Amino acid sequence: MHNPHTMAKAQHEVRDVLGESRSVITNSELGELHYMRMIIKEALRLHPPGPLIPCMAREDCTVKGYDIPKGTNVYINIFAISRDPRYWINPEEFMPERFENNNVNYKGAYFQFIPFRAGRRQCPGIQFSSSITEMALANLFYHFH
Ligand code: HEM
Repeated sequence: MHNPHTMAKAQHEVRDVLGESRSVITNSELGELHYMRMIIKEALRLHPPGPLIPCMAREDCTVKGYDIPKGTNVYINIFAISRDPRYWINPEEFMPERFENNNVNYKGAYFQFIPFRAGRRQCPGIQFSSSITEMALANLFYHFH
């Protein structure tokens, strides 16, 4: 709603792909909604629901030259990572198009974008939450202005 141009583009996409006069949109029809997926990524980048992830070092270790003794509390600052100008152009701007023509996704292989964390303790709800978000948003874009 803060980005009317983005909203209009997403509405066109969902209405083009799904046609006229539909009552409900189902999960199996979401695959073609590429722009909507970019919007979801961009929202997760700027507003990660879990911005700070607390962890504790299980053993003495060194990370980027910093000695971290066993038992130290450390935080993964997902919020800061996803707005880091070293990895993102105009990081404070809402720009879903930044995900166009690249493979950057939130499945844990791109460390600049980890709203669901990465590695062994990554969120097991990724697929579930993605489906629900896509379904809700597609229905809203389709039926409302
Ligand atoms: C947009 C939606 C969601 C986001 C951004 C998200 C993000 C995360 C993050 C960052 C973690 C790691 C937390 C940590 O290490 O302390 C996590 C863990 C977890 N999430 Fe999600 N989550 C989402 C939705 C869901 C849903 C829908 C479910 C279940 C249906 C779920 C279940 C879990 C569970 C069980 C863990 C703990 C995994 C573990 O510690 O091994 N999440 N989530």
